[in-house]
Amino acid sequence: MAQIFYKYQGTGNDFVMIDNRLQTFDKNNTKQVAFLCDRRFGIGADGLILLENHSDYDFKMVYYNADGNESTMCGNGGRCLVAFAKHLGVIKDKAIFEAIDGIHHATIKNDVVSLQMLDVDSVEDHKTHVFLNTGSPHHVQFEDKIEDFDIKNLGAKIRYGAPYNSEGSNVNFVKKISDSNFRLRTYERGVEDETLSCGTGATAVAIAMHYIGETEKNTIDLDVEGGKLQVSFNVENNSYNNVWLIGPANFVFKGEI
Ligand SMILES: N[C@H](CCC[C@H](N)C(=O)O)C(=O)O
Repeated sequence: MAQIFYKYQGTGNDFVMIDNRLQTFDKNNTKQVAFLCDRRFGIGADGLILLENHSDYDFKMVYYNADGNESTMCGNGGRCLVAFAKHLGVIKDKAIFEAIDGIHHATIKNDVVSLQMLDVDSVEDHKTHVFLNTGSPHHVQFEDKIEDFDIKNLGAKIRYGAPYNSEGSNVNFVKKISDSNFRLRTYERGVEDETLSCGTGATAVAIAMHYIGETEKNTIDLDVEGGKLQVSFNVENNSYNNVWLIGPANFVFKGEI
C-alpha cells in the first residue's frame, strides 16, 4: 500500500513529515528513514518527523535526524509539525504537544508558528565558547568571517571532539550585528553538515548572547542562511523561561511512495 509523505520547511531546515496516527510507520527501520532523507536516492530532508496521537495532548512528535537515528528536540521541526497538524485538521490555531524534551505550547497565524521552548536553567560560559541545551545540545562560538569559513570541517572537528565525542553537539557560529540582531550558521549533529537553519540553535545563540552580556535585549532577531527567526525569553536570576521561537513554517509538497 502506498505511503503518503509530506515535505515542510522552516527557514530552509526541511523535513519529511508523516501522519503516523494509525502507527503504520516502521520506527525501527533506521535505513528507511535515512533513505527517505537522502537528497539523491530519496525524498531529501534534514530530518523526518512523525505526528502521532496522544491521550492527553493534541499530538506527539517523534523526530529523526537525516542519519536515520531518533534524536533530541528539533525547534524548526516542531514549528513545521504545528503547521502540518493544522493542515490535517488536528488543531486550529494553537497546539499543546509532547516531544522528547517535554510538553510544548504553540500558536500558528498564517504561516508563522510561535513555539514555546523548554526553560534553560544551565548555561556554561567557557570564554572561548558557550554550551547549553535548548532541547538539543548546542556549542556556541563567535566567528568573524561568518560569511566565508570552512564550517563543515571546523564544525565536524568540534562536534566529534572532546568533550562531546560520540554523543556530539550541534555547533553554532555567531556574529553580532546589533544588540537585537545576530547572524548564525549551524553545523548540525546527525545531519553532519551545515543546515540552512537550526531552531534550537537560534534559541541557544539568543540565550547565550544574553548570558555572556553581549545583549540586554530579551527579544532577539536571528539571521540564518535560510531566512529569519526571532527568539524571546524572560530571565530570572540566570534562569531563562517563557522562551519562544518564532518564524515561518511552509508546506512544500505531498507525495506517495
Ligand atoms: N540535529 C539536532 C536535532 C535537530 C535540531 C534542529 N533541526 C532544530 O531546528 O532545532 C540534534 O541531533 O541535536
